[in-house]
Amino acid sequence: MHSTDVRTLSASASTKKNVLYLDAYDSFSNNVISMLEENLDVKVTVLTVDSEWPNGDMRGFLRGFDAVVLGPGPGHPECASDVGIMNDIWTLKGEDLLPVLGICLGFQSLCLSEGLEIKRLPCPLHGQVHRISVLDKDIFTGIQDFEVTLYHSLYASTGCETLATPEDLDTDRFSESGNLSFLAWLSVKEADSVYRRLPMGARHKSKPFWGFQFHPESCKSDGNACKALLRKWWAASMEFNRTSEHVVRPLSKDKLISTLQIPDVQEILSRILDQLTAESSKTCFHRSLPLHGLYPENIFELFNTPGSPSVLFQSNGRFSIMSLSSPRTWRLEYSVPKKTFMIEELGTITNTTTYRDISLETLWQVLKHVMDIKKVTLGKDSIPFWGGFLGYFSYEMGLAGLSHPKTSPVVTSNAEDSSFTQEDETSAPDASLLWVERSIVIDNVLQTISIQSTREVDNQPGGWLETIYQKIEQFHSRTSQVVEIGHKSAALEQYSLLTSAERELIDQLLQGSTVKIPDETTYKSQIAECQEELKAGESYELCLTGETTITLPAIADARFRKLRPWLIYKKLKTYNPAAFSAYGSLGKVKIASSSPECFLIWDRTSTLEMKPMKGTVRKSPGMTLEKAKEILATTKEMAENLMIADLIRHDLYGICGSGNVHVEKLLDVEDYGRVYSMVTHVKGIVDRSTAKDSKHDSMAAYGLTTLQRTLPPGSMTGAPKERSCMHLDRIEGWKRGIYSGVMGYLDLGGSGSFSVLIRTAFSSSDNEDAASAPKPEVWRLGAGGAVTILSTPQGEWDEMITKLRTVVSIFEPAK
Ligand SMILES: C=C(O[C@@H]1C=C(C(=O)O)C=C[C@H]1O)C(=O)O
Ligand SMILES: NC(=O)CC[C@H](N)C(=O)O
Repeated sequence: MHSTDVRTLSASASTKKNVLYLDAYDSFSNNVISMLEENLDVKVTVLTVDSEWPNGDMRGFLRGFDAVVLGPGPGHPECASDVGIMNDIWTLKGEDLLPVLGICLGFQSLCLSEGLEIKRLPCPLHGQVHRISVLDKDIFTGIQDFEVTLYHSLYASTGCETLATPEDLDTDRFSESGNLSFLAWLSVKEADSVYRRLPMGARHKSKPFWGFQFHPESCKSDGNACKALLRKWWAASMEFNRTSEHVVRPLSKDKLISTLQIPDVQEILSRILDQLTAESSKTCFHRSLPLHGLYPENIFELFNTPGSPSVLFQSNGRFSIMSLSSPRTWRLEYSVPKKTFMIEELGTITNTTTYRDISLETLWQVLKHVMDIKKVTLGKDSIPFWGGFLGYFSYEMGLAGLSHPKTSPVVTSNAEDSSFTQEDETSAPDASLLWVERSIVIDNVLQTISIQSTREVDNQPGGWLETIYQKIEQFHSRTSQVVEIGHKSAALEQYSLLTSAERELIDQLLQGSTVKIPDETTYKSQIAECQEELKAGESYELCLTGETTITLPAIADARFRKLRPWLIYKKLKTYNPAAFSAYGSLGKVKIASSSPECFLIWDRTSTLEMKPMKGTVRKSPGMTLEKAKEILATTKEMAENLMIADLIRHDLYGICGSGNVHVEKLLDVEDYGRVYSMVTHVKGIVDRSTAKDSKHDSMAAYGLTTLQRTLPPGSMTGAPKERSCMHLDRIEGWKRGIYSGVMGYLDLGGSGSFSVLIRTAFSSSDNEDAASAPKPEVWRLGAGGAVTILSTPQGEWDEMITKLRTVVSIFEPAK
């Protein structure tokens, strides 16, 4: 059992009515809460289903509320740990009775408590939109049949649900069972002349209990009908309270606020603030010049020696952001299994300090403090990065931040062997960030180069900014001189992304590499395992992935060994350009990424944006955007994306609060180079005036809190996120590491941008140990896709291979 942790989504306390929401760890809970707060004049208080009743006194606690909503969730209503304290609600009687609305799992729990059998559907309905038939009764009075989104594998059996003709469905012949009256139905055709009639809405005949099997909060449910229905439920509930003995006495606020443990971050913070970042000022000094057709990579090569700690990150197809070293450059790493926080100073002598037994919460607190205290207030407005951190967070970092990291009841069988706890020498750190005071940002749209530094001395006449400016100008004039004296093609060749000499070199350096892709039979059996969990109601969608390893030959010459990862990146960028191409060299980790997927972008004032991608079509010969749209307009593909769209809305509502999240684009098909993908675009606005923790009300802190609460990316897990992660961890049995994590920047001006690390290869082979002979270098890359109940083993295998091919082909020498 969890100790009581009560939270609220809306920040404003007032005379509003109070609703208690019992959260069964669904990834749509915040959507339900926002729907309640946006449409009824209520304030919602949340209690997770595995909580104890505050002070062990349910009756006393419930007296503080006008109504209770039991949310949706994974699992089965018969499983005590899935529904937890929902079960207690059905024991209420007499003056303790208060209005209750059960949604999906909550509805099934109501039906179960009234003696109905909960059965499995022959084919679960996840993310599917259907029109339900409603009776003109009770809270459905005056409401016409309407479309709703469904997310269920189980249903409440009325004992007479199989029918021969659909006509039977429209009668209200079967509208009662024991104490329940059924108010809405869905007929699903199962075979010729076999229809199943599923109850979609019910109310208790003598108690103020209602329930919906559908999800009124989904962005594809008929919003107007669902709002009208909700208001009718609320009116009926208030009428009940007016005439009943249930007296609401609002709880004192103090009782609700659990104490936040502030970890001891002082030692690490003073090291960072007093020493490592002491020379970074509040201004980002800059110089700009035109790009003149150069590639960002050409400029990166001018200032970064191969293998030195550096990052090049292209954000959203527009800005290429690169780190440049400075006298006080340093970087940090955090390891989840080891609980270590490492700081490495990168001056002339590398100096490393490791802090042990550091919690994940401490890492986030340190980052928020550093970003706040070192905030930069002046810089070139059009440039989204003025300095700060560049780097990544792993998938396991996200797993460790979930509510039940590895101790969830669903993974008791092999929790100890969970891949999440494994650690070996090829493991990459879970967070790796490079502190960047000096940077170059290229605006690929305006075709400008901005040289930037937060170090005041760099701005002096003849200082670093001028020196770099001149070097780029000289580089420009070298390029254009060659062009003028008539060797145009040679010049362009020299400064193209991958020169022919480099092409030859990388081919040589890749000779003899071996590739090990996932085993087809195993992968297909994993798809079947995923579908078993979907049928059991444990998940609505599982993003299954497999690992491919590429072993590259050992290279004796250190120069070439250090150059190879960069050439791999350049080759990847050449053949697979993507909106979030990225290169990273951070300690032993090298990353070459061609991610098309935006995870999270936030600006310096108030906007957070997420763009989950789901649904992929290969650009085979003859494939067009129009055809891809047709292919992706199927129930299967739209359901896949919709589930993640609703999950992302929930994630953003958790940060922005009710009324502040909007779907800008739903299920849009776009061109992503080698594939067409379906994307959804969700925006949230934060209201900084209501920040609960006034110490951290900056956009940087909001962005970091959003990362902290929304990792790992929902598009890489499935929904509900937490339960899906637990099953994937068991089924996949490998540590995803950097794949499925996120990469990007934390800007000292307040903004941030992170991509989802897909179509990405990385290596954490430590190859720089001078004492030992050079070893082969292992690169890892993952690929996968969302498994739903409508997936086929062959279809999913093909999709995984299509995605894998976009990156693995880079490692194959030309001949
Ligand atoms: C799992 C991958 O991609 C994820 C799954 C997608 C899908 O199921 O269509 C699309 C983009 C990503 O969110 C991958 O590329 O390896
Ligand atoms: N969305 C839900 O609440 C799902 C309830 C239950 N786990 C089912 O699959 O039927």
